[in-house]
Amino acid sequence: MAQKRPFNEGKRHFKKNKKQKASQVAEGSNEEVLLADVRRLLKQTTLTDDEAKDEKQLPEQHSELDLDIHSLSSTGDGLALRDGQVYVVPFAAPGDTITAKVYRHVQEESYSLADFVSVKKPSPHRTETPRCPYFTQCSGCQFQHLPYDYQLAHKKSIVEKAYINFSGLSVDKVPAVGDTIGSPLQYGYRTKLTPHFDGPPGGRRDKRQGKKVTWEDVPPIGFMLKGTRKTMDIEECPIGTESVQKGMKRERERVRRDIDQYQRGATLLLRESTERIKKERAGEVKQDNGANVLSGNGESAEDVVTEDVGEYERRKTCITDQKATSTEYVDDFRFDNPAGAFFQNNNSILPLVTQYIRDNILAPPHVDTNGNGTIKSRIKNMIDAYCGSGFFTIALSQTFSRSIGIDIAAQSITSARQNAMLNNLPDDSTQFIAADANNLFSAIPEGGFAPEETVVVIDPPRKGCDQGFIQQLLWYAPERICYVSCNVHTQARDVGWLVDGLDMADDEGLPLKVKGLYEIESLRGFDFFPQTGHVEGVAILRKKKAGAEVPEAVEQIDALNGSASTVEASGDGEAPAELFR
Ligand SMILES: C[S@@+](CC[C@H](N)C(=O)[O-])C[C@H]1O[C@@H](n2cnc3c(N)ncnc32)[C@H](O)[C@@H]1O
Repeated sequence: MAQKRPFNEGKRHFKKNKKQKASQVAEGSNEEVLLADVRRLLKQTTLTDDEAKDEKQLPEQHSELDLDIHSLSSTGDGLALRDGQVYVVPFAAPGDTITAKVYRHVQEESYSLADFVSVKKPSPHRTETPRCPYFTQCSGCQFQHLPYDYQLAHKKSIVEKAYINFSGLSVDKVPAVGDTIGSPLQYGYRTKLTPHFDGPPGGRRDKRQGKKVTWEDVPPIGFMLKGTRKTMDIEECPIGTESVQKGMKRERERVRRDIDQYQRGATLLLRESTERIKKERAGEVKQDNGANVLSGNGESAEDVVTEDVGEYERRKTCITDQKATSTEYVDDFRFDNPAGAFFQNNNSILPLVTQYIRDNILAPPHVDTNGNGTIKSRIKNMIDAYCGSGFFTIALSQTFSRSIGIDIAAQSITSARQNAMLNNLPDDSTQFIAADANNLFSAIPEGGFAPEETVVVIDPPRKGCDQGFIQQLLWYAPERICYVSCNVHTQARDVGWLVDGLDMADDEGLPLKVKGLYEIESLRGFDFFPQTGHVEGVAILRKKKAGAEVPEAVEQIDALNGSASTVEASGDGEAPAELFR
């Protein structure tokens, strides 16, 4: 059971910026999330006041020590508490006794970072045999030693802790978090991987001197060695789909062969692409060598992975050119994208996500109190903020009469429009606009999107939404909001604002208080990335009912004299002009 790992010599992550104080960490960053868990665990320390005052005797850097693992952090690391100091060690399980090698003390926050060395006494939870030979070295996966049910339960606790630590909401405003929805595939699910290799050590200097870069050897091609900035050589990655794994093998061989053509390090793209062919046509579209006629990518037969899905055969290949078009099918919808552009990475779970949203996005039907029968939801429209190439707009289009997708990336909007056409969605029902989400509501065409008939879907990048966007959303006041997020910590912060309001600055830098309008109907995680510490959060919010349904006012506080002036909110979604220039 004991697994030895080499000592890392590369530079460490978590290297503190000289100007950055301990308390100044990016919102929703790994470091901030870890810190919240460390502080929580430290509260359980039983040090006496005298002991706490004493200078702590911490183990020397690079020394080994044995630790009893107490719990897992939301960053996927094991946490141990010893002599008033928390030790953070990857690849551990609660209940393990492990040997770890300390490499950094963060004294001001009473925690230390350590490498995993070996298991001394295994936890009863440690029941799985990792499928990857690089597990405990590669930074990609954290949980291959833990059973899947345990991973899902842990991810539920990540969502719970995110709302406790980052939403700022009182417990009565946060509903019980639902069980995490698991991924149908727990290995072989990732449709995109991006292994990389570093340039030769003298490469930059050689280049400046106009010399051709010389490679003494082929560099390691793979992913980051855990806790360092060094790349480790990885021959295969079992979380990649079969076609991506084949592509990885091919690309590694190609780079090894052509290494002298590279002047520096590079990131390789491995993106699965699927062709769906009616079974009765499947025989026609193979060339003599087995290559696909439809894609024109010229793959050989052994590069193609075929799957039998109902009346179709699906042929999966791996694309390595960023600009080539990759195709994915989700439910019965087809999505084409430039292979290097964003698209969700785990196709197996996407139909569960879209179905969950379809089932929950509309207000549940209710019986009217006059006994006139069941009243259906009055919602007709969807606005998909941060829509990318139109995944949610298109996959949910049949639930709404009109949908509009908005994204800052013009290229994604071009793809979204093409995808709408590919899926036969008429222009008058499905539109896409290239705009910053911060100007979202001024970009919406006049008429037809009454807030009480509209839901807004939000799926922002990891950093979450800007305050300006949340302010606009509160002004617009849609009936319901579905917030999908790859970072439940920034999601919790943003949802906290939607519920309790936020204090921000207006255009002139004066303090502006915007009132919250929503209550959380449901919260749960989806396991987009099995074996890793990541969880995707889906929060459904509804507008508070009578009395608190619309914001009565937004208070604009005059910072100079401390008196508050109020700007009336119309409540019909129209923001006062002076706040939205
Ligand atoms: C996590 S992706 C979601 C994409 C899409 N919902 C999907 O599932 O494929 C986040 C998207 O937000 C977009 N984005 C980032 N900042 C934005 C902004 N300020 N306004 C509008 N879109 C933005 C990015 O271009 C990206 O497409």
